[in-house]
Amino acid sequence: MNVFKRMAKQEIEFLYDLERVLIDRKKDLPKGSYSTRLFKKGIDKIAQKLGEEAIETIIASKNKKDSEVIYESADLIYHLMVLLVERNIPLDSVFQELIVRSKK
Ligand SMILES: N=c1c2ncn([C@@H]3O[C@H](COP(=O)(O)OP(=O)(O)OP(=O)(O)O)[C@@H](O)[C@H]3O)c2ncn1[C@@H]1O[C@H](COP(=O)(O)O)[C@@H](O)[C@H]1O
Repeated sequence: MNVFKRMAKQEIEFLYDLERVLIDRKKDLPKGSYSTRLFKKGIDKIAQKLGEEAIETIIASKNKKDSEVIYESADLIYHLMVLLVERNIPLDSVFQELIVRSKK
């Protein structure tokens, strides 16, 4: 396995850690947590936030600064993760779908 593949593996691992944190937030609803706020508001608010972050990513992509695209993409991925957890859809299912597509 080359060094980039090893790094990518660590980063994917991080997404699974975030998924576990979000599942806990949804269950425990700790005070002071932004994710708690979203889970308490429910799917409409979560979907709305995902849409906003998608638009912000699109706007950032029109600018020259890569840092803005990276920042907005991170917001987008986080809100997508919250939406998946709200719907009880494991991250694994999304990766499996991508793997199936890669074999076509
Ligand atoms: N990765 C993230 C993450 N990315 C973005 N955000 C939040 O997403 C929000 C996006 O900013 P906006 O201005 O669009 O939203 P806002 O004005 O704060 O909120 P709204 O009133 O619009 O709903 C910010 O408040 C960010 O803090 C995140 N909040 C939490 N996480 C991770 O989620 C985990 C749990 O965090 P908590 O739930 O805060 O404990 C931790 O590992 C965090 O690192």
